[in-house]
Amino acid sequence: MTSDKKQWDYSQLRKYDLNFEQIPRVYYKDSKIDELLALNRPVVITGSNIVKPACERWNLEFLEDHLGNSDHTVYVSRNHVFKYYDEKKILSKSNPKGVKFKPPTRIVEMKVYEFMQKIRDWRHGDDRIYLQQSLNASVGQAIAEDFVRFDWQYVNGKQDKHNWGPLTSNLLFVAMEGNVTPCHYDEQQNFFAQVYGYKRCILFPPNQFECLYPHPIFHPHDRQSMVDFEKPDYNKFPKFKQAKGFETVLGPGDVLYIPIYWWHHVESLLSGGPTITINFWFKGGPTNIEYPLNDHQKVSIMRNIEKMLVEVLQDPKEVGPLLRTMVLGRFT
Ligand SMILES: CCC[C@@H](CC(=O)O)C(=O)C(=O)O
Ligand SMILES: [Zn+2]
Repeated sequence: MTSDKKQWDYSQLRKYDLNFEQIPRVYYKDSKIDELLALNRPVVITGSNIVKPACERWNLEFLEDHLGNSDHTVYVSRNHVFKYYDEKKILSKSNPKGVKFKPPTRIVEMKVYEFMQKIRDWRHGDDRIYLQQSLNASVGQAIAEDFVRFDWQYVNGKQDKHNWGPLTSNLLFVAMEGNVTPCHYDEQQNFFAQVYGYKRCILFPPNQFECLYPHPIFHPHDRQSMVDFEKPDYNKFPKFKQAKGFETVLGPGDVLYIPIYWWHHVESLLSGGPTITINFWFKGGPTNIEYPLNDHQKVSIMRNIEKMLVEVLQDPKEVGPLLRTMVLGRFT
């Protein structure tokens, strides 16, 4: 569990031209947790036993010994950025509606000992790697035993109380220090549980959609921000200047609630060593329509309109002109 004494310093955080408020840290038994979950507001849940069995003994050696001998999904990047892309949206013979696109990372299936060896042998300038693998039946017995002993009563209690949908997956993340997952949103509720090492998370609410400029839906980088936080292009993305973020640094035992549709950027601290995280992704629950609609419902509506327009116009380049014709001077 994170002790009160800070185990990191600000020199380990990458510098961005952004201001941040702190995400509240609340003890897991405090009723404030449910107040924030009910409002779809982020909160760091502290002192819980959600992944305590993992915090007690998972490190890279333990994972090497017990993650099992099946292949694991590892992303490889020429730099420290691991920007997600949907392979199904890349132009191919089987997908003529796809987009011409050069993937920024490649996916390699490798055994856990290969992954760990590459981590140990890594030298400055080498490709970086990031293991991102669903925790499934292929894991070794020790991992399975720990997984069963997570505080599922607490997790399922929150899922039920806040009408989340079914748990879709628990992904295991093993990152190198300095790895970055750039800003994006997911259409799932997320308990993001830090097991080993320290991760900095920067979040933005769904209503900052216009400051974060997501790629078009048909693009492989759908749901990912087009803004490069390290070198923002303020000519192309002028409203990024107005983005107001929330941030926190997670240590072992901390669980960050990342609300559905909230933007998040995640980095393993510089010179902080490797990190291990487990997420709990839940489908969003049934949304009762109450007016005024909340922000993430509006994002969902925008997504549906964009999908329909691309479908019906066929040419994505016609979406902008049609929307401008429809809106300018009439709804603005
Ligand atoms: C592929 C997902 C990566 C993860 C962030 C990170 O730990 O690098 C995240 O974005 C999430 O759990 O939603
Ligand atoms: Zn995410």
